Amino acid sequence: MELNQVSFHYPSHETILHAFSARVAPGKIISIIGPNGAGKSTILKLMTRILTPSSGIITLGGQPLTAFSQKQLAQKVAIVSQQNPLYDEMKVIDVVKTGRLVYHNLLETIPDREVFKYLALTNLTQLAQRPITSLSGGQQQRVWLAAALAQEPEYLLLDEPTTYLDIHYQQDLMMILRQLHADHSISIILVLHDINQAFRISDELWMIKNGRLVANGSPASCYDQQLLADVFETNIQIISIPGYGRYIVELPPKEPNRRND
Ligand SMILES: Nc1ncnc2c1ncn2[C@@H]1O[C@H](COP(=O)(O)OP(=O)(O)OP(=O)(O)O)[C@@H](O)[C@H]1O
Repeated sequence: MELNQVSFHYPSHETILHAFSARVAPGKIISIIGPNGAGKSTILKLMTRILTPSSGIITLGGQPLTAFSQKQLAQKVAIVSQQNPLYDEMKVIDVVKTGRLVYHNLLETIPDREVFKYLALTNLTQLAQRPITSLSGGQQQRVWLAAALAQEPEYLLLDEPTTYLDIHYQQDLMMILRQLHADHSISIILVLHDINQAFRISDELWMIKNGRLVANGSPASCYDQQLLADVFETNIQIISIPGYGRYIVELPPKEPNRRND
């Protein structure tokens, strides 16, 4: 997928994304990082055609996104957003089946066995018959991931997928993503606020500020204290922990007369 000089603004609003160009090489894990309001979610919405560029073009396999029908596009690109629809009393298994609707016409005709592997992959088998509304925020997040996986996309877009997850399940999710990537060479594009997680899981980082790509490249090339401090407008230190590698630490402003230093 390629974004070529893509700009975006809402009608009668100022420009949110400025001539953004980047390429998602097949089978890569890419994280988009940057401060609140930088335009990260907007990029994901443009990549799934939820939004349309004001100028510039997005192509998939050389074809403009506009050349695909909604169903064709959904077979290639799936998104798990921050806001997901809530189907009141719908059972978890049926919500996951909604992802299969890109290959079927009716939910009722989709056999249960078609979604077993996605339930298992996201550790939801035991919860399959529960109404989705009875699940915790983190469990619901996994249901949306399972539904997106059921689309069997080539590109999986995840907007802050770890927000509701405890530390343990955050690590589980990262393992699921690595496994998907290794087994199916699926391309994964993540918006992550945890920059250490982004640096650890990604092949490539896109650093966004004020709707502009300020840096991109391998995590190794982005361990740049000054660059990170400029992007996030905060005091950043990069520390090394023997056996674990480098960690990015955001330091609060120095407190005068602080004890125990
Ligand atoms: N419907 C809308 N109408 C007008 N402006 C909008 C709308 N949705 C988002 N914006 C603005 O677009 C800009 C980019 O928003 P976006 O959600 O892409 O940022 P983000 O980098 O994902 O932020 P966050 O980290 O806070 O989720 C923000 O300034 C936001 O206020």
